[in-house]
Amino acid sequence: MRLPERQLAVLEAASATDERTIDEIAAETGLKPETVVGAAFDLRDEGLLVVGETADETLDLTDEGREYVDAGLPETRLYRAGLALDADAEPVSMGRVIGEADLNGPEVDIALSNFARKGFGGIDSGELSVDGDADPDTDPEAAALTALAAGEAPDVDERVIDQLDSRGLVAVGESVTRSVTLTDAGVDALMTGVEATETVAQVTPELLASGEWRDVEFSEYNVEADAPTVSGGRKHVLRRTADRVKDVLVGMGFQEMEGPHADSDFWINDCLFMPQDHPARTHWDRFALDVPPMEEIPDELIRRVEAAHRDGWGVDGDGYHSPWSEEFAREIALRGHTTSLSMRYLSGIAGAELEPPQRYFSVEKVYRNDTLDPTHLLEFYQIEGWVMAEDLSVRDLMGTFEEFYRQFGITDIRFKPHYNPYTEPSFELFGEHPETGEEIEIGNSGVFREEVTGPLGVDCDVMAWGLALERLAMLTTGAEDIRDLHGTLADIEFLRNAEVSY
Ligand SMILES: N[C@@H](Cc1ccccc1)C(=O)O
Repeated sequence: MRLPERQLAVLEAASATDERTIDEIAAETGLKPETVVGAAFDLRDEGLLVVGETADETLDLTDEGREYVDAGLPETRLYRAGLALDADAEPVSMGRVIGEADLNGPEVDIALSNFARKGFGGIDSGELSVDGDADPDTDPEAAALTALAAGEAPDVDERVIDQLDSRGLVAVGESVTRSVTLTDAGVDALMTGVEATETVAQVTPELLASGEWRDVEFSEYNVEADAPTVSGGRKHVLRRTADRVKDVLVGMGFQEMEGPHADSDFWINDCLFMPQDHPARTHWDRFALDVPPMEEIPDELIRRVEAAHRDGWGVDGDGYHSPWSEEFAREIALRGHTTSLSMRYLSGIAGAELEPPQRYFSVEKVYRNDTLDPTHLLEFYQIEGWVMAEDLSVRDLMGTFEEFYRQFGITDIRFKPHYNPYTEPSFELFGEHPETGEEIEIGNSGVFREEVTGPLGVDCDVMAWGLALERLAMLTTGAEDIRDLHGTLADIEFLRNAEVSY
């Protein structure tokens, strides 16, 4: 029998004992483990040996875990510092203990939560007391880290490992060990003698030129060999959705707007007839920036907007009669919506004075101090748009949305009457999530009030909207949690495979 050199080496090494691991054979033959695996599979196909697999859990320290092996767990350092300051006799101010323990940045929160969890003591009204009887020296989490650092298997409960895993201090993985055993045919082959043939893995110009290729034996491709998964680069789901949105809107005759992410409250809110004491304008919702106020706002425009707020504009209303401060209007914040861009364009300061009909849009980032949940992010993209024309009605608004969403295969948009200080009438838009069947809010819209258009010098109708790009992506990809799409919790697998359907 003839076998390629490598296979023969592996077969011989495997004959030494009943069962040998790939690593043992690799060490003995000097071949790379992946070469041994390849040869082993070839020999298996020839019926000369069998390949077995066992999976084992692996446990490794993370960088953070390794750091605490030397420095001590943050909660233990907090405990020791508390003890040093006599906090078992009388509570001590938290600031002092944290300083004494030399805890910085995220370590502080880590220390506090684990300190309480491990019963090291209590925290009350900014003061820390330690339980003198607690004993961090017997802490199984610390013991497990020390054992791992010494290359030993930790002798602790599975729950301790889970805890360390969820704290990010250890990484739990899996390693597969392959081993081989000769079959009877394999043993027979070795007994009757096997000769090595030289195999060639790659055709070279020399082999071709000399004609030698005719006589050599080529090694076979092993399509079962382990190989790393290669994921090609691809455009992010949101970017693809945004590009598609732009194409659709340009196709519907819209032009693109651009403008600053950090803008004055004047453009973000005052132009929109948002009263200065509106809850959305407080620090709860707004990311204020500590930078000098905006100087370059046309003075005449400021006076007109102020007049609308104080006394009203047009026939219907008579303003808010509440305080209005120019200083506040000039303050800078991250925009909570891109309607600030619509205001800039409608006022004419972003370009030429506009004559109807006009259509504008943007697909840009906005910032809100919201609470993160499956449908809310602190930063997201808004599809802003407006149409300026002589006579607009609610039908035009609904028709535009129906035409827009139809291009994404969404044909069941619902409208719900709504209130915005700047539009009348106003409508929220809802769409049905393809996976959960839930109605999710996808946008907000309306026809600008005279108090908005009047001061900007626009004397025809303007209908406008802000739609959430992420929500549209949820409807087109079936993503159930917006946090899968972007941000620190993004689901990379989902992003690699998701199809943007339309
Ligand atoms: N600015 C609104 C959207 C909107 C824009 C224009 C008109 C009406 C509504 C929002 O962020 O929800």
